[in-house]
Amino acid sequence: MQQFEQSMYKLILETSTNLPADVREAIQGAREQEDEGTRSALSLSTIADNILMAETNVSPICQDTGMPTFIVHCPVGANQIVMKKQILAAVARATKDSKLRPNSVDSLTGANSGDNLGPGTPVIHFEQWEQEEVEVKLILKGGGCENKNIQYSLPMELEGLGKAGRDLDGIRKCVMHSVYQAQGQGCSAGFIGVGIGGDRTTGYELAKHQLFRHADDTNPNAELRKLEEYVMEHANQLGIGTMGFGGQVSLLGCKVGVMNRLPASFFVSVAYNCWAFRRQGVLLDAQSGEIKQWVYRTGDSVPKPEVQEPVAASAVSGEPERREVVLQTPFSEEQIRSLRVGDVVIINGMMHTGRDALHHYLMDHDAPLDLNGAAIYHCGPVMSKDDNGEWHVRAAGPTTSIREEPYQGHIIKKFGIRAVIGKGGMGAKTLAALQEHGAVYLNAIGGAAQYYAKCFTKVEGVDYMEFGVPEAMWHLQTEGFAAIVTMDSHGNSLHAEVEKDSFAKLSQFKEPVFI
Ligand SMILES: O=C(O)C[C@H](O)C(=O)O
Ligand code: SF4
Repeated sequence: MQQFEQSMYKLILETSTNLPADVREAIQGAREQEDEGTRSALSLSTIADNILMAETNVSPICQDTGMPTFIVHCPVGANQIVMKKQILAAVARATKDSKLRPNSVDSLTGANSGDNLGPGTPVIHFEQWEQEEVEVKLILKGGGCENKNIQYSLPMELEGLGKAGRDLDGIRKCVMHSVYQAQGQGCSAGFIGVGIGGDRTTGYELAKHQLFRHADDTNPNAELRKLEEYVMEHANQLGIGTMGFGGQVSLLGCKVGVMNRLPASFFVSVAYNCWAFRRQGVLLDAQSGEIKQWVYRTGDSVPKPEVQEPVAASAVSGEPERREVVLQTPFSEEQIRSLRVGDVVIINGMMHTGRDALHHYLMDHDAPLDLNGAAIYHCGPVMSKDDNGEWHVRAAGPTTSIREEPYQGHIIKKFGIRAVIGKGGMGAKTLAALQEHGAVYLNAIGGAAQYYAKCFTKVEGVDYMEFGVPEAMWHLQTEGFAAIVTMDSHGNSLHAEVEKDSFAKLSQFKEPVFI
């Protein structure tokens, strides 16, 4: 197995930087369904551009490496102890090379291990099989979409859908609800893996395993096939769209598996995966560890899609005319109050990153610099340092903003912040603070980490490195950073609107279908 470690390194690199063909085709299919010029269509164009950039730059598609999860099938006699050591070594090397973000955090102290190794990370499952080769599959499933996983215990009452019983129709309701509750926060349009049965642990495991199925396969179980088809057709009528901007496509794939359960329990577990559905696998020679074959068609095997100018200003039926506003930081209250939901803002100047640790810290500490009129970017980037000690941004898409809801309003007012940039939107408390203080929430395209990294022309400095790379406060010179106003200073929130509309649509699926 001399080549096993190198093969694992290649697998990690491919998974992190080159989205497989079936996923690309699903995204391309969504682009064809969205009306040209809408927010969702433009966002999908940015996503397509980002996928190509990641492939060309051999850099992470999304900055969030997620929880690297390896599933290994090996013949009897294969040395699992050696394989595990080599997988860990390959993970550490890929992290050092900025192909993975350091993502393993001590749950009690918050300390980042720096190399993606630590108790419970990465996840490695071994299973023996009767074939001669070794197969290793890897999924990099990000934290934002992981937070949107959901487990139902039947029978139960579901908001909008009424009673869900212990039958196929009850399962149908759970799956429809799972797409609704994710809204745009898991970087829709997503893929879902559904596990019916098992216990709380194995139900989720079964759900995650469904994500390893090929996007274009057909379920051998006729009942489940019917359910998958139903969900694909109807979940896309919820109108959530790309990033929760509203649109025709909210779901890119649905795979359902079933296992036995206990008489007393009936779980339906849903694993939600963002569009940045990074999973790949290799078949290896069991003697040398050399790669013989990729498990999923590689991304470069599909024709390159046409990429439109992502923020092209255009009037679209159903959406008010889009304004494009170029702004230089720091922003004035007047500039910000003139913005309305739907405007596209192009930012130049200094931007500061800040996410969970920083927001918590700033509640009762001073900021290291003047934030009056500033733009705060909810982002945990992938960074690298060159031989001269200079930092560079390698991947830098937004993180889910709602986690900062308990802090954001206070911090906006305390420091005079005028723009908060993130994804998925924020709640009523932040909306009130935007209105009171004169600030705005800008939604960037989740997962478009290469697209945004290109906008950061220089790293001016960093504070709080002790929080770890993703949580530190990076000060970044910015050029041409485009995002959409989804919450303005006049009390309008696109997120609240889409949630309300999609809830009304969800309620239309209340009547039994599978009886
Ligand atoms: O941790 C991140 O960078 C992003 C996360 O995956 C998210 O979707 O919020
Ligand atoms: S930021 Fe979005 S695309 Fe990236 S891992 Fe999180 S949910 Fe996925």
